[in-house]
Amino acid sequence: MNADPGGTRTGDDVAREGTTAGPAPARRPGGMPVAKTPRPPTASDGRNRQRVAVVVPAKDEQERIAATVRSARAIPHVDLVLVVDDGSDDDTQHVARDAGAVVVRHSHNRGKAAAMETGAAVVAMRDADGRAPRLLLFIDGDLGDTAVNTAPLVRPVREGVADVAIALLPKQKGAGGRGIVVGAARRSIHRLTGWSPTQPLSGMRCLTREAFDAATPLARGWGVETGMTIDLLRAGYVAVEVPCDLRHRPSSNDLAGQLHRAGQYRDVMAAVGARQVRRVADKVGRIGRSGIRR
Ligand SMILES: O=c1ccn([C@@H]2O[C@H](COP(=O)(O)OP(=O)(O)O)[C@@H](O)[C@H]2O)c(=O)[nH]1
Ligand SMILES: O=C(O)[C@@H](COP(=O)(O)O)O[C@H]1O[C@H](CO)[C@@H](O)[C@H](O)[C@H]1O
Repeated sequence: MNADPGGTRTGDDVAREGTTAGPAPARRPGGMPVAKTPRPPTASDGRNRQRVAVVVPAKDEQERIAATVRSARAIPHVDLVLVVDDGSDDDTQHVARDAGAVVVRHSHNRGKAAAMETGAAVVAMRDADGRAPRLLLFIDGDLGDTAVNTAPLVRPVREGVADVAIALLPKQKGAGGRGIVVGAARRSIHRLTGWSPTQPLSGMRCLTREAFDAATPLARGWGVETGMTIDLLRAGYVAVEVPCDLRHRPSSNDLAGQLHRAGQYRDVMAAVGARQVRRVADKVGRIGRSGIRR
């Protein structure tokens, strides 16, 4: 297993690099990694015209979604902001539409991962024939005016340095976490891939369509980020963590915050458990196949 726990500078914005559980990623002469996703053909004038779709899974975000959508529309190369209203009880869908988003809605709440899958499917329907599929930039609905600060996630993916770029958030005022879920997710990712991400639960991530497809079906609910990182690295995709100056609504230490963390822990462990079982099954399958050949 290749363990390259990062530290490599891959550009001004890129802080830490995750590599694969298999062979080390290809590198350019300067030492920068090269994404596994093939580069899309450049336009006849040689310019990179690859577009980006922002996908926002949103449940009861009417207070912040308008600011988030307006801010996301200002990210360079973004030509589609899609809000997936995940069965909100409030007016999220109308507020988002009025702010300029394309909105689709789940008739009932299906969880963040399902909203992400719906969003990616709708973007695919709107990708133009004969043009490179849009990059997918997933962001949470509660970023408000800071959503535009996810822009640095686009560059490493658009330039072919990484297949997925994950936001590193600054410390959030009022956050009540003790690092329990974060630590469990980080250790699990490390065990299964050799990489130890700084913020394994960070939901703000830009990735290629190919990488997204390789990571589906997504792990359910709050396990989605942990499962996605494991699946991508094990399939040979390159991940980087990029500092982004974002503010979101952090969970505090109250009962709601602790219940949220309990749900996160449950979903992260379910995602990891499924991947551990898969790894064992793959190993057994490989041993079985080599036995038959002999
Ligand atoms: O069932 C759900 C729960 C949450 N979300 C959205 O997923 C994102 C992340 O949720 P939240 O901010 O509550 O979680 P955190 O990132 O603080 O753990 C937000 O845009 C939510 O509106 C969703 O689409 N469906
Ligand atoms: O709910 C929280 O406070 C933590 C999870 O709880 P722990 O800090 O692991 O006890 O998760 C949040 O904070 C992380 C950053 O530390 C973010 O990456 C997560 O998206 C956010 O849910």
